[in-house]
Amino acid sequence: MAPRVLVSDKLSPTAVDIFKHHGIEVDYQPDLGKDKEKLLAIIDQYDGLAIRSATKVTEKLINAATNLKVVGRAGIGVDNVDIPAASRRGIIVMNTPFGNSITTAEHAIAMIFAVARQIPEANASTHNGKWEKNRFMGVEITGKTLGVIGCGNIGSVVAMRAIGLKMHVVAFDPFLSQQRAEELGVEKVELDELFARADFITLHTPLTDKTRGIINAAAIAKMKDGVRIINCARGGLVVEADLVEALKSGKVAGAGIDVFENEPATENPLFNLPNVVCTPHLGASTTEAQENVALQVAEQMSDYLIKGAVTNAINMPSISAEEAPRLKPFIKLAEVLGAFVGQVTEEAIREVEVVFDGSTAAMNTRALISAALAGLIRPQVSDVNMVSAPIMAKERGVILSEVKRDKSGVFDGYIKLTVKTSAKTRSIAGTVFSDGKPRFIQIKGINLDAEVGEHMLYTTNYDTPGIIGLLGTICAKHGVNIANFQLGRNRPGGDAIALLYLDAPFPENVLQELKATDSIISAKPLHFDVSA
Ligand SMILES: NC(=O)c1ccc[n+]([C@@H]2O[C@H](COP(=O)([O-])OP(=O)(O)OC[C@H]3O[C@@H](n4cnc5c(N)ncnc54)[C@H](O)[C@@H]3O)[C@@H](O)[C@H]2O)c1
Ligand SMILES: O=C(O)CC[C@@H](O)C(=O)O
Repeated sequence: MAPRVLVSDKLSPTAVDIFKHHGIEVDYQPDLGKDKEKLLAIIDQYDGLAIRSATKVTEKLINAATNLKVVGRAGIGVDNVDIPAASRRGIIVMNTPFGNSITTAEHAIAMIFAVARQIPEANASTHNGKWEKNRFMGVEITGKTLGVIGCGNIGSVVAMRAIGLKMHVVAFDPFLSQQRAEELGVEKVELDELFARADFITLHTPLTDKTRGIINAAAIAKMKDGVRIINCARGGLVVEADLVEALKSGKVAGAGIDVFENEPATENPLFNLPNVVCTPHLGASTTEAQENVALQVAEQMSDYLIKGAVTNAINMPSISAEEAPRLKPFIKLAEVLGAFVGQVTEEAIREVEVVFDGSTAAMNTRALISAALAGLIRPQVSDVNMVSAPIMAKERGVILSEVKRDKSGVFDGYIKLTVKTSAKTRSIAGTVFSDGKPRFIQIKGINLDAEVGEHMLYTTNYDTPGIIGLLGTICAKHGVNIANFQLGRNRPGGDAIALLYLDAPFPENVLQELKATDSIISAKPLHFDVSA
């Protein structure tokens, strides 16, 4: 059945065309994002949800979205999506990080001019037939200092445009390197210095616990008298009540505000103050940007739903459309390795080490580790997947390590998973053969070559004569056909294992019969998802 995508915010029709082109059934309901109850009632019908900022993807919505695999945000900020809730449910959240950067930067520059010359108020006054030439005395921006807080995609475009307009730019961004600052032609400064020097301040950070309220009364007190503040990033960055006070006192001479603490902002203390220019979150609203983000989000979501490629996901490592087909069998391998250990482990897992040997070391190891963790956790938590597994492992305090090394054996490459619990250390290695199917090649350090079947039986036993006969006889007695039988041992007479690939599940009630024999130490029926 074709995947189904719901578009619940106003996206360019290009998105709909792209989904259809990829054979995806698409339901375009641009106003649904505002109707929480209706959205909640129908969300379980969809594999994908494409949104802008009006749709709030809350934990409640996510819990109701029983089929949802991907949320695509046509834009940058994903603060309207509960990412931890989506991750716990294994739903990928993607955004389109660059599609509207230039447009938003241009809006910030437009705000700087609008505030410097009070253009909106002068416009309204002139339309009203008043010729208030003396009322609107502006300031030049040439030679003024612009303080850019957050110098990422948008902040750096703003900085470059401002330099072109002959402003001097100082930037505060803890992740801005000195080299990048020099390339951009900005002066990297600490926040207090920016506050002390800037004539205009423009915000371009995400809204995080660190940035929330970054412009508050204390910050404003450190600024120059007559400073002008622009916010085209996120509402919560500015404490609106503090800004209102500062505007009223004249400490702040003007503000350009595109984003608000509560949106849609139909009432706000900033409204109707002199020299406050407000726009209704229009930063990304140009034909070009909306075309870019709609196209990008629809391509990304289609690639994921159809090919398993992951681009610009917030909560999962990227897998390009080109690498997806080559990676897929190794993802399956990593999953079955995890599933093997997960099924034989009953104690809490403390440490997981994943070794990537030879060709596997050059692959997308983050994705492979996520798959191994998903396989490992699934016997305990059935709906875990590659998105939620790393989070669950972290929440459970599992210490994770990764080793990449050159080819060390006969195989071009293999993956070895070692899992430590309070009781013991278990390890298993596997590779993918030319038929694209996973093989177990080592268990507990014992070499073997076992195809992976849906139903298997794993035993540890003494290396004594008659094991094949014993297991064969018991399986035959209970009508279980053996498709493949692999034995291995560390040395003659030492530790031995057997792995049987069965046509049907090994009956649980026969386990006691097996364990009661003198030769079998432990026996565990295993199940693997071998679907492609
Ligand atoms: N108004 C709109 O319509 C609109 C459109 C697009 C983006 N946005 C918003 O603009 C903001 C910037 O987007 P972007 O694409 O440039 O993001 P980005 O991730 O490219 O850049 C953000 C920058 O902020 C920096 N940063 C993080 N924490 C910081 C802190 N405590 N102090 C200073 N800098 C910090 C980061 O290092 C990064 O360089 C986001 O909040 C985004 O949601 C708004
Ligand atoms: O979709 C929009 O109009 C706003 C987008 C913007 O806030 C973003 O974060 O990309």
